[in-house]
Amino acid sequence: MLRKLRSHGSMVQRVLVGVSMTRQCTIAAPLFPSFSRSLILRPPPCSVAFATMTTPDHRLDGIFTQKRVLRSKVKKDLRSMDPVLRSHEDDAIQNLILEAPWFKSSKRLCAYISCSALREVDTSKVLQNVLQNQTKDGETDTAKKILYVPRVEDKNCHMRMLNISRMDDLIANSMNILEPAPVDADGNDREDVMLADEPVDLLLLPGLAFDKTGRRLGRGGGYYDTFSSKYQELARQRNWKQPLLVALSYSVQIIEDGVIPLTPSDVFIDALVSPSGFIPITSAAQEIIP
Ligand SMILES: Nc1nc2c(c(=O)[nH]1)N(C=O)[C@@H](CNc1ccc(C(=O)N[C@@H](CCC(=O)O)C(=O)O)cc1)CN2
Ligand SMILES: Nc1ncnc2c1ncn2[C@@H]1O[C@H](COP(=O)(O)OP(=O)(O)OP(=O)(O)O)[C@@H](O)[C@H]1O
Repeated sequence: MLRKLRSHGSMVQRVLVGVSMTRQCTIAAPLFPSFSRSLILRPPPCSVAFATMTTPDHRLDGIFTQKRVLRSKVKKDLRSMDPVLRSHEDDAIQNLILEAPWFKSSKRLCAYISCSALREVDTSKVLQNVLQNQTKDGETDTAKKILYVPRVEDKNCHMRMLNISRMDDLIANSMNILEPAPVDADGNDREDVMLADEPVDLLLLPGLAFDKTGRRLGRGGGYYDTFSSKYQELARQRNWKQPLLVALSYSVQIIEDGVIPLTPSDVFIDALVSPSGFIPITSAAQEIIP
């Protein structure tokens, strides 16, 4: 399998801190806006974007600009979505997940804690289902799932996935997203999925836009691409089965194939869950359909 490549030397970025009335958001943004034409990249057959070490800065700047434009459009579409429809879609997506054999059989998973202010597909029912049978001290029996959720560590794309056993383990961060403290109530370090002895089999991912070839547009922080890529590399090194990357998407977030701009660090998803059903993309996802 191809490894994700990134031309570190050609990437320049700065961090902007955006403050709104209700919450503070810290996002990374390109230093130099550019107007160059996009690169046309073919969708790859696996979860990693093809890239070259030689993508010139001016071309990357142009693609990042296109990503920003698309993010603004999708955010607008999400804001104008009828709340009743959104609630129906939240239920439909979560019910599909809860009934899916690939979810039922999952033993260890990473999932995001949805933020309604960001208009993300709700994960509360799914998380409740995962956590409901866990004992107070986090002990689990073989039928129960181990859950890891994101914690942003710095503004440089660094996010860890830490083990939690109760929703009470979460506190709101500066972006008003719930996340775990690094230590639990007893002062013990929470398990970081990158240091765990056993693999996760499933990643439930958020995002702003998706297509049916596996492209995913995130919020621009690079957190999920960086984490997914590192985890895939860890799984390769340990000869573990790769986790299934499944993104959750409202109908308005699925856009025409090939329109989402691609940059070298983008990681492709294996499947989508939308209100109309499970959409397998890679052979790994095809194989888990009964
Ligand atoms: N629920 C959830 N948790 C997550 C993520 C996510 O996308 N969703 N992340 C995934 O990376 C990481 C956090 N990254 C984030 C990046 C941007 C924003 C955010 O609020 N962005 C605003 C724009 C802010 C601005 O423009 O000033 C937005 O998208 O509207 C939030 C989280 C880790 N945890
Ligand atoms: N013009 C630019 N040149 C170089 N790097 C940039 C540029 N614009 C953004 N970046 C950085 O590239 C990284 C990935 O951005 P990208 O737009 O691919 O994120 P994303 O896929 O939306 O995010 P996530 O992985 O969190 O879902 C971020 O760290 C971002 O700061």
